[in-house]
Formats: sequence, structure tokens, C-alpha cells
Amino acid sequence: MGIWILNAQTVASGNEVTKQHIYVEGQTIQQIIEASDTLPDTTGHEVIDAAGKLVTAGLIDMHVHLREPGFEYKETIASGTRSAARGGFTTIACMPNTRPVIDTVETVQYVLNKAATEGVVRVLPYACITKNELGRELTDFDALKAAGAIGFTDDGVGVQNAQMMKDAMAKAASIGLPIIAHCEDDTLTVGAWASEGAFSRKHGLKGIPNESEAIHVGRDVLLSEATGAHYHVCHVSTEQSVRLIRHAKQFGIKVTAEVCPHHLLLSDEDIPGLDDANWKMNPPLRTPRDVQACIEGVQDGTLDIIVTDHAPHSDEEKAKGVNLAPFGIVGFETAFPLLYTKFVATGKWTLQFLVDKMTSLPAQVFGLEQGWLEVGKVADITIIDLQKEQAVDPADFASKGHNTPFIGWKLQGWPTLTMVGGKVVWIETKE
Ligand SMILES: NC(=O)N[C@@H](CC(=O)O)C(=O)O
Ligand SMILES: [Zn+2]
Ligand SMILES: [Zn+2]
Repeated sequence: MGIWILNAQTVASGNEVTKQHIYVEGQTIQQIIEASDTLPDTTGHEVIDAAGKLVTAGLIDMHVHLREPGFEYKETIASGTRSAARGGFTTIACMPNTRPVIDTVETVQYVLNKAATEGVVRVLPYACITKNELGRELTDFDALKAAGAIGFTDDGVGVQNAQMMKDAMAKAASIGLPIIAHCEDDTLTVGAWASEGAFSRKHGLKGIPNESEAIHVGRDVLLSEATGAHYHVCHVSTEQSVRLIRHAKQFGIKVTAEVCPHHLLLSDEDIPGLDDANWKMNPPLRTPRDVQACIEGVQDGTLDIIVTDHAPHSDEEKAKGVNLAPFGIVGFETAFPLLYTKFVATGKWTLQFLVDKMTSLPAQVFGLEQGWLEVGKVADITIIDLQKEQAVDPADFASKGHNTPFIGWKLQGWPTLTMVGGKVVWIETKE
């Protein structure tokens, strides 16, 4: 007994879709056939009617915060993976800035065990570059890799010391895992939460300058060149970083990069004022010129993939005001609709371009086997209603976090079903 997904609209090329029937048995896609008037014999099988809907490989998000262990009031592996499933994601890579941080074999195993027992999508853990993310001493990369870590990052903070980063890259290169870098020079960002730009000037705030990010990018592409490490840049937000990454790629340096939907869609000039911390995230919303540079970076491949940096915080924390509230916004449940509505429905990107940025390209960058809707591949599948229009309402989120600046945005392209390894883990129920 298997599952037939009938009349699926799958991405052919560009904006073209093909109508296909997909047969899943066990954990695998067993058959994909061109849809004709005669339906396949589905006797004895489960049937999912996908007529009129887009069917893609499950979305992949390589930068998320699940908050467990330690910050279960913000999110758990159970709630975070449900939120991911609702956003159409089937594989997610989680950041180690938990409490305790993920810097030991035991903590990596804790995340993997929780994900296996309580999670509904695939969870790939990153481990810290330095113990406690303090930047003083490298973690045991060999042991962490053996425990299941897929890369190393001190996300939440930048690695301030160049020698430490060089040692980390040399070690990572020797065991074939990437360094995933939150790029921020602390000496340039103290006491600031908004970008240096029209908003910070208007309100007389100290601004976070673009160099605080780009200085690390520049340093680290050189360290990547020197060590041969795969260097992946987190949440790129500035024109200067895009330029440096583009340049490094031209020299054959093994650098890849990610960008978040909010850095492609919002600038500091959109921040409504000083009383809503849902506009506070790290890196901050930059100037319109940076937004444009990030869009161009995505379009020419400088920025390889799109990630959410899903960073849930409690309503109480976010209500503390812009100075005291923590940095971060949720992302799983709005990412695809935002990008589809603002870039594909407007004709700027093709459907194929967006889907690749969220499926096969992250798979390629990180060497994952998921990410393709093909016979013989694992049945991680997302069904999306491109016509359905709905306003963003955080009350609908499966995430414990409601911290989004996109409240009320009318969007199209909402996921309706998510399948992981042949098992439906989320399905839209009609209200
Ligand atoms: N992005 C954020 O604003 N916050 C992240 C940390 C991070 O991604 O640097 C968090 O952990 O809350
Ligand atoms: Zn970060
Ligand atoms: Zn992050």
C-alpha cells in the first residue's frame, strides 16, 4: 500500500509546470508519470488529490533556531518542527546557541534524540565552533562530527579572533565539514540595534554600520582561501558583503552564502517606529541600497540559498521595547508565501528559480540527499496552493513565537501538505 499524489503541478522549467501523478511507497518516490485523462489504478492505495496545486521537493532551511535545550518557553523541537512543516519545510538545520550550547557530543545527541522522538521534520544539528560560543577555545570537531553535527557555527555571535577562526577552518577542512559564520565585529556594534541609515539618523540612534558584517566576510574569505575550508556566510545583509563574496567566488574560493526573506523585502526605512521590537533582528534591516544588492546577489548566484533564520522569542520578551528585547524574528510560516508573492507572482523570478533556492541548491551546498522530486529519491514532498490568498496572522502559527514584522501582509502561495519520508506530517485542515 502506497500513496498516489494525483494531478500534481510540478515545476518543469522557468514558470512552466507539468501535470504529473506521483507514487510514493515506503520512504521513497517510486513513480512519476505524466498525467493523462486516464488515472492510474489507485486501488488499495491512499490518494491525495493535488489538482491545481504546486508539488515540489520538500523545502530545506539551513538556518533555524529551535531553542531546545534551555529556552523551551521560546520554542521546542516539537513546536519548531511543526512550524517548519506548516511552512513546507522538510529538512532544517538548527543553530547551537541553546542553553547549554551544542558544543559536546551529549548535547548533539540530545538534539538528535529529541528530533527523532518529538520532531516531525528532519533536523540536522550544527555544533559550536568554540566552547560556549565564547571564542576562546575550539570544540572537539572530530567528536562532534562523529556525533552527527553537520557543520560548525557560533551563530548569535561572530568569532572575533582571526587566529581562532583560521584554526577552526583548518580543522573543519581536514574533516570535510563547513564553517557557517555569523559575521559581526563586536567593536563596531556595541550599543546599537538598528542599521546606520535613515531610520537611525531620524531617531538619533547609534547605528550598526555595514562594515561590522563585511569586515568578517573579508577576513574569512581570505582564511578560507588559506585553509581550503568550505566557508558559508550566514544571513548576508549588506552590499559590501555581497561584493566581497562575489569577488571571492571569482577567485575560486570555496565560499557559499545565504540570505533571509526579510533582508530581501524590508529596509530600515520600513521600520514603523521605536515601539515595535518585531523589527529588531540581527543583522538589522539595512538601507534600500543594501536590499537591492542582496536581491542582485541572489539573482546572480552570489547568494546561493535562502534561509529563514527562524528566531522565535516569547511575546513577553519582545514586549520589552526595542532596547531590551532580544534580536530575532520567526520565519518558517511566512517564507515561501512572502517570496512567491513578492518575487514570483510579480514576474521578477521564475517559480523554478525560487524552488531551487529552497530545495536543490541548499542540498547541493551542504551535500544532502534530499532536495529533489525524482524517482528513487526520498519522499520529502511539499504541496502548495499558489492561488490561495491569506493575510499573515501570527495567531495561526504553530511556532511558539509570534515575532514577525509581516503581520497583515496579504500573501499567496501557502503550503497545504508536507510529507517527510513518505509520511504526511502536516495537512491543512479546512476551517
Ligand atoms: N538573528 C537574530 O536576530 N537572532 C538569532 C541569532 C542570530 O541568528 O544571530 C537568535 O538566536 O535569536
Ligand atoms: Zn546570526
Ligand atoms: Zn541565526
